[in-house]
Amino acid sequence: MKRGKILIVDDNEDILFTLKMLLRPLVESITTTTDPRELLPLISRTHFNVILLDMNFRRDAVSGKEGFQWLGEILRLDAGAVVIFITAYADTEKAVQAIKQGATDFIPKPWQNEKLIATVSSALQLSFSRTEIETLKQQKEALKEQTEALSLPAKPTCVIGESAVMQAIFQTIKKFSDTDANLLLLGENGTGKDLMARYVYEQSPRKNEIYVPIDLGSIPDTLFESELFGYEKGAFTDARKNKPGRVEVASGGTLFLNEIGNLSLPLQAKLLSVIEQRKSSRLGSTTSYPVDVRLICATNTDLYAAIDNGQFRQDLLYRINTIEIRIPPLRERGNDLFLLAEFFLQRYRKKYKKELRGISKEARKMLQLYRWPGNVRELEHAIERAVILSAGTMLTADDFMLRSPQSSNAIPEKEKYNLERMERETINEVLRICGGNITLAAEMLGITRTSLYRRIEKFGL
Ligand SMILES: Nc1ncnc2c1ncn2[C@@H]1O[C@H](COP(=O)(O)OP(=O)(O)OP(=O)(O)O)[C@@H](O)[C@H]1O
Repeated sequence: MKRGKILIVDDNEDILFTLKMLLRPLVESITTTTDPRELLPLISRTHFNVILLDMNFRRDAVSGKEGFQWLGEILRLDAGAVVIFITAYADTEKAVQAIKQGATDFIPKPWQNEKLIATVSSALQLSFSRTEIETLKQQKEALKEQTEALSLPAKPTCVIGESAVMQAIFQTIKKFSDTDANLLLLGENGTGKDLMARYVYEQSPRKNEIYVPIDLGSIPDTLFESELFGYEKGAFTDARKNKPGRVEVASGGTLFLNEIGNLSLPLQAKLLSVIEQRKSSRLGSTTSYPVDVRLICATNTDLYAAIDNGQFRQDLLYRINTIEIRIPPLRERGNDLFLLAEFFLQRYRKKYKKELRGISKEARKMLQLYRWPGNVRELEHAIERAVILSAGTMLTADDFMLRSPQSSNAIPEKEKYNLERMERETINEVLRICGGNITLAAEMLGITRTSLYRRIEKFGL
């Protein structure tokens, strides 16, 4: 596959024509001009991998001064430009001087075709390597940002959960931990999808490679495409330099796409083709780069309903959900509520230097009855606030400022009366109230123990 763009600047039309014919098989495109004043506008719009530049433009000029001046201008605009000088007056002195000033190589006129092709080919390779280095630098930057954000030295991600549903999730993760299978995490806001994605990555064969998270919910629609796939200089008004996309930066590693439900249909089509063909290209370029990423996606939207409404592509869903895990809301995790509450209490007791021993019985009851629409995130904030407000040695019900039961009922209108959801939640709540006693719970629900067991299994409670 032909890659790269060449720009040739020479005042002789015949030379331009011959070079174009000779070099055409090597690259994706060749631009030519006889006027060196067009050089700068051209390179500020497009990234050329190699620039072939005549040394003398004015008739009878032999000093090469003009060439050196243009070389300086080019390098000022793009320090990584790969420039090869062409001149009819080949002498080693000028060649050495050109290279000292930043040119990559030197072609004397008349040239030998094979030699010319070899010189241009290795200049192209040099340009590709510089692009790769640029991508690696960006990867390093991304890693640095993450390291700082997490104030590493990083501890392994700790996902708390001893309930049967969470244990079943850990089992599933263990089963596919030595594969690269794409994973889809579903769950309400704050259930821990982000945390789980990182946990899965840390267990995966790619744990020593880069992890690139991208929150599609926080990027304006107009920037999705350039963020994900990158762009070449000149692809749009603000594209002043080449920029690799997150997909490219994540190559070799793991890409976490949070809020995948926010992706527009045209971008879903593009992502699908990237996954299927395992290659992508930056905006403004037809050159593709190989894509080797393990994809983890997450969303709180019901993708199946979105497919029915024509808002999400079914074929994309089947590509991203090789493994699908639904992270249950906190209210369905039984005693995990208290494990998490203790965990956050430890964290914030230390942070705010409070002599707190635990959570009072009455406060625990209140936490248990609350629906936690914001899930673990809401619990974490509630504990932090309570720690700050507390005056005694135990967190009391008064230290918590939970939302009223009405406002905590964050079930969307269309799901409110869904029988299956109501059944699952009722069973879950009764089990909690009965402290897991099946006989008592079956009695309260008015069903037999066997049918309660059947439902527990069905709902994974
Ligand atoms: N099982 C868990 N153990 C410990 N901490 C947890 C657990 N689940 C969630 N958290 C913490 O709760 C907070 C919210 O979790 P996270 O951001 O992963 O949720 P999310 O589902 O990705 O949310 P959103 O849908 O809003 O993106 C984070 O601070 C996370 O560390």
